[in-house]
Amino acid sequence: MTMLELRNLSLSRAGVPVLGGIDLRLGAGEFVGLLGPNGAGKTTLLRAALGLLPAQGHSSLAALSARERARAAAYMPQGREIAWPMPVEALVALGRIAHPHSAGAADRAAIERAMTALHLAPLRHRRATELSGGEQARTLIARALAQETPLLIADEPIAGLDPAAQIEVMRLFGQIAGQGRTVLASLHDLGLAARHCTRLVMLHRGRIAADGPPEQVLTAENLARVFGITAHLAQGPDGLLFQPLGTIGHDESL
Ligand SMILES: Nc1ncnc2c1ncn2[C@@H]1O[C@H](COP(=O)(O)OP(=O)(O)OP(=O)(O)O)[C@@H](O)[C@H]1O
Repeated sequence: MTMLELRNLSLSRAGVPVLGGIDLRLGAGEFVGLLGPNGAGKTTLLRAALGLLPAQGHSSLAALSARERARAAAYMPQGREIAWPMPVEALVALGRIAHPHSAGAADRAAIERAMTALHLAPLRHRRATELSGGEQARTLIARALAQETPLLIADEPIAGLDPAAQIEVMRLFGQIAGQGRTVLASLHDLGLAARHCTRLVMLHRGRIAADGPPEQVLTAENLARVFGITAHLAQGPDGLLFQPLGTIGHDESL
């Protein structure tokens, strides 16, 4: 079952090509890590896929009405600003807004499941604006989870989380994929991506440079060409192990 299909998606900003000819098909049960250096186009790709940025080409999500899209995909944006001083519980409940009976028993259960998964129960009555950065991030992940959509799109969801919370969120996304749903998350932590994602998509200057299982994408050659780094790569008991070692000069001809 296809959860997201992008065909020849291209986009320019201020006259400069930012995405070029993106073809991507995500199936059920995949936890896809979207990788790439700063400015590679990760946020642009996620927003164009959601129809939040006009682009050329086709996105199966952008073609839906706003309501259909909110039932098909949840989105955790990169920006973490929380504008209203509402209680954590009320903010998580906003994830249910596209559901027809957004204050019913099923909605309450979904909100509780999401809050439990992100360990937010002790914070439920706190004002979201008064939380730490990591607590706010967990609240926004919970809001997206509460939407209980087949597809979850998250832009750098683990940035700013402590190591335990990072591992827990990656495990949670893996479990969601294990239930037959799909997660697409942009990530800068290549080690956690290698360990937890079922598939990696590496962007380089707005194009897909590599797409496949972690060991096929995180190769010494791709890491040098796209990220300008050397790394130690090894097969561990639970998947690929990655440790960055150093930087190498970017060769524009590569
Ligand atoms: N509003 C805009 N106007 C012009 N250029 C933009 C605009 N937004 C983004 N860009 C450019 O598009 C390119 C891709 O940006 P994008 O935010 O998608 O990268 P990213 O891979 O998410 O980076 P990061 O890892 O730093 O978050 C960058 O070169 C950026 O400067």
